[in-house]
Amino acid sequence: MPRLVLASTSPRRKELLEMLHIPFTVCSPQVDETISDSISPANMVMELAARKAKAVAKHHGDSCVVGADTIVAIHGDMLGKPFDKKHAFQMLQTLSGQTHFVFTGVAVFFADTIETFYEKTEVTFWELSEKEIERYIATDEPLDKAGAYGIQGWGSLLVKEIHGDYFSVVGLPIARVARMLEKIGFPIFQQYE
Ligand SMILES: Cc1cn([C@H]2C[C@H](O)[C@@H](COP(=O)(O)OP(=O)(O)OP(=O)(O)O)O2)c(=O)[nH]c1=O
Repeated sequence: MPRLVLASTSPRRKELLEMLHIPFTVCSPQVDETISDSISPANMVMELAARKAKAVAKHHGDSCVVGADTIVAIHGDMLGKPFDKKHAFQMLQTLSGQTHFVFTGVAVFFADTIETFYEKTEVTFWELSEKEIERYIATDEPLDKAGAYGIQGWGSLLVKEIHGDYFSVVGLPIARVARMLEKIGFPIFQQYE
């Protein structure tokens, strides 16, 4: 069986991939994330996931490499990670009381071919006061996360409704990743038999 490599610096993605209960290594992807503004959110996350997987595959030729990218889309805007606390405040004000979409793209590079897919999850926030936003930012949770929140942490208190894959919001739609790995020859489900 080929080796599995996660092309990511995200501790959340590592924790989620551990849910497969198969061994893997982690490698940081060095990529230029510059991308056209006019691309759709779905194509953007798949393209960036593919860049990450390919960058790591260059050094791990015989392995199967998984890359991912997550972005928040609201009213035609795309929110990545905030630059600083002021930017995080603006993002959380935009999300307050509104419904947005979290797109996560996944790319699996194996045997010189790349397969990509994306998952779209709908998330609705409670109305947030300025004080609540300030308190949340003071936790330091928002800075390394798309849309300036983490649904798996204190950010769970901001969320009124979610439709779709929770794990995709956290950074990796693990059930679909498992199915894709099965498809390309990694036995994931037979370990339960
Ligand atoms: C919306 C949301 C995002 N996030 C995180 C997932 C991703 O780690 C991050 C989005 O940034 P990404 O650029 O997708 O990923 P990353 O830079 O953290 O890691 P890498 O590129 O090395 O794989 O936001 C959460 O942890 N919880 C959430 O609720």
